[in-house]
Amino acid sequence: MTPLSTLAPGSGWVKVRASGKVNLALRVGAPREDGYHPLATVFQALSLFDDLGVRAAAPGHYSVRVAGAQADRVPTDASNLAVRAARLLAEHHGGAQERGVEIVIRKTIPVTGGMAGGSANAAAALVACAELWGIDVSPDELAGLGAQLGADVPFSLRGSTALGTGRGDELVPVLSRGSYHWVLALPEFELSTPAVFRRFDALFPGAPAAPPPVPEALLEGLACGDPARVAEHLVNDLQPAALDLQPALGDLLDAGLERGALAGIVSGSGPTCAFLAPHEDAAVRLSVALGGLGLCREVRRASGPAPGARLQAG
Ligand SMILES: C[C@@](CO)(OP(=O)(O)O)[C@H](O)COP(=O)(O)OP(=O)(O)OC[C@H]1O[C@@H](n2ccc(N)nc2=O)[C@H](O)[C@@H]1O
Ligand SMILES: Nc1ncnc2c1ncn2[C@@H]1O[C@H](COP(=O)(O)OP(=O)(O)O)[C@@H](O)[C@H]1O
Repeated sequence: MTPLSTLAPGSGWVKVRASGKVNLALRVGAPREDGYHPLATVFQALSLFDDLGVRAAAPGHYSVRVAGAQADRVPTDASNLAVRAARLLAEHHGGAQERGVEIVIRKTIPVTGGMAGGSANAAAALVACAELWGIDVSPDELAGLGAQLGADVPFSLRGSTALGTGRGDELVPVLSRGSYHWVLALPEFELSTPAVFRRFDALFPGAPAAPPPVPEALLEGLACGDPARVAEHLVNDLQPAALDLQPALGDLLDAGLERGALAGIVSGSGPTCAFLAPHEDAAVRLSVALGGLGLCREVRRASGPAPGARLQAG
């Protein structure tokens, strides 16, 4: 894979790394008037990273290059979330036509995978451009700008483990002890987030206005650092919708459970399936076993919680 150092060599570049995520609980209510669904969700950031570099460009010029296995699935025009993030920050600090930036992204977070890769890039671009342009921006202001770009962006800025309400963008930290070892199975096909929410609406026309609460026992399991307890209480209200759109996900989830996972869950709106293993050795064995089945494009391992978007040296 192309290293970021090839894409963003030498001095003059500011580099930021940001993590993907899994939703340990994703409870969903009926759609609001603005089309968004009220959520109660527990995010955990995972050690699956995208690296982003920025350097100054001529005023009014915003560009992005993307490298990585799925780079061709990421837009490189003004709709790229990192470009939108850079412009938004500039609009709030001096004007988009007064600043400019060249962005490079090395992606390893699956694209349209339910792991918030685009949100990670938006968060990274906010942090990187603030540093590049010498803008003193508070965490609250960054979160507010992030929420304008996508519901998951405030969490991508913050990382670790957090409870999200509202659209998933109103965050409070969650106490989490220990490390959790995940195996991520990446199917060949994609699932679009809006399409999965639409299928949720079709399947559950009587969904309550407020989302159901996240399981108290999940939060207790996290506080104790008990993967078995956490696994028992993983929940994703979007999973039936994802399975309805892609029934093959059912076979993948069964395969992981039969090969040593404590539990398996569709990550966010999918289609990535996330399996929680009891410890690292079990995760290694599970990833090898799942990889040999031919049920998915790729199998990866990651641990959580991981940090939010953060500056990298050099
Ligand atoms: C489902 C979740 C769970 O964490 O993650 P992913 O599976 O996308 O990673 C998120 O809610 C996705 O967040 P994000 O991908 O940032 O969403 P946005 O860009 O703001 O919204 C994309 C679309 O998803 C739907 N959407 C998103 C969030 C929400 N609370 N209600 C919604 O209905 C809307 O149709 C919206 O137009
Ligand atoms: N920098 C980016 N990286 C990934 N996807 C992006 C980016 N900018 C825009 N997108 C678009 O955002 C959508 C969601 O992608 P992504 O964030 O990877 O998945 P998900 O919402 O399932 O976590 C896709 O349609 C993708 O083309």
